[in-house]
Amino acid sequence: MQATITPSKVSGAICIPPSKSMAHRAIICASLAKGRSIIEHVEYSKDILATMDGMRKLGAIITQEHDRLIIDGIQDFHCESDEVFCNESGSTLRFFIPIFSLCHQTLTFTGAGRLLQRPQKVYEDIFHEQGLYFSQNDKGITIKESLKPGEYHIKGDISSQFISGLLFTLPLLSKDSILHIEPPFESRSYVDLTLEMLELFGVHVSYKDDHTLWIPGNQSYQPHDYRIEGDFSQLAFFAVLAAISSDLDVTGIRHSSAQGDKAIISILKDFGAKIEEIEDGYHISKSSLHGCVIDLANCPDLGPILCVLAMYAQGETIIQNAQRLRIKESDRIAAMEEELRKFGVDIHSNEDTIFIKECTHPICKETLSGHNDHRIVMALSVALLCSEQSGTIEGAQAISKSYPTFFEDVTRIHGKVECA
Ligand SMILES: O=C(O)C1=C[C@@H](OP(=O)(O)O)[C@@H](O)[C@H](O)C1
Ligand SMILES: C=C(OP(=O)(O)O)C(=O)O
Repeated sequence: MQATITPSKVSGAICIPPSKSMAHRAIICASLAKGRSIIEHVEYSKDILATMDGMRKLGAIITQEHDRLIIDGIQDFHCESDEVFCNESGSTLRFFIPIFSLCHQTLTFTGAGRLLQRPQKVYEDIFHEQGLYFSQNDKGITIKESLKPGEYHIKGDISSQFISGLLFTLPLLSKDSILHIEPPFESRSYVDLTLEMLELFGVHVSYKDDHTLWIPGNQSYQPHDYRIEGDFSQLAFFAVLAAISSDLDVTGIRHSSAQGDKAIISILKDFGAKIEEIEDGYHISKSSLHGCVIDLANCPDLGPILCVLAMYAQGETIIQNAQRLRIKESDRIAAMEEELRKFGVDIHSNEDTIFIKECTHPICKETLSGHNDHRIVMALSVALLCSEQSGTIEGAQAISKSYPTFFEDVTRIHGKVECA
């Protein structure tokens, strides 16, 4: 799909979709609880469908009623198939590997796009240290046996998804476990989201200190009804659009949310944006913006849209601790460099830092590529809406990984988009 986007003055209110991160976690916890849970306000993005399909293979009965899921959790660990397809979802794959290990079956995890090229060595090392089978080839990752309770050492700067995957699983083992996280501990906020969800489903894990998690064994998940809160990672696209271009209300969030991407609000304020809290969201005004230094360690998914914010902010912006952007659905640093240069932006990077200067007359002269990455497509859409000339993004269908109705929502606030 191609999306042709014409610079537009957006207006009105946008209700942002439910959090993908919270939805993965709620569906997994509900599926692991013996009994019925009702999960409300679910968006059926491709990533969430992959998690639902996997949990069904594990024996959860998941009934879809509009945006609500009725989940009858599993009775015991058995996977009805020897292949578990995770599509392009890193969260699904990395949450599933330890959980599905409890089936004690030969299982192969397969995926699409760049999924199997993203790092999995953290699990490979753990399985091998425990003397368990773990093998990866072009087709997928195969495991055979169950993880054991005990002491785990895990690098903190590759992906927090490995930590979350272990946190879903270790409480179910027959003995206690301890997880030592080697600093720097990045994306910590996502681990906290996992702990929040575990607690709601009756599973207790605690920090012994800043880098050590204590996980009592012999626990069980309890059914729980839960409504998914709004997604700050998706809010970021509209919040940046409003601050650059024209006022918007962005609603549908929980002000007390623990999502790390809530940082978009303080980042925008640092750039000079005028933001007012309203009942379930923010009123964001078009503002005069200036460049800043941003630390991305705890909010990597904001990377692409912050590059766009930077091109519309006076002076220079420096985005630090961005190295994990290189191991997402695309190399998000290389992708943003390549695409923003088509607007005439002065952008360059080293391994973990991005430097971006204001672009005074952004005009996109070539077709843009979405790099098969939803966050790149959405960020480029905002860049075009705020620019001086229309442009086209190839591969715009990538949005369906996390936000299938993104272009409808842009149209609803009077953004001009034509999809073909
Ligand atoms: O746990 C999660 O829900 C996620 C964790 C983050 O990944 P890393 O921990 O790999 O940075 C984030 O980028 C991803 O989109 C979702
Ligand atoms: C990186 C992302 O997700 P995942 O790691 O789950 O594929 C994302 O949504 O930007």
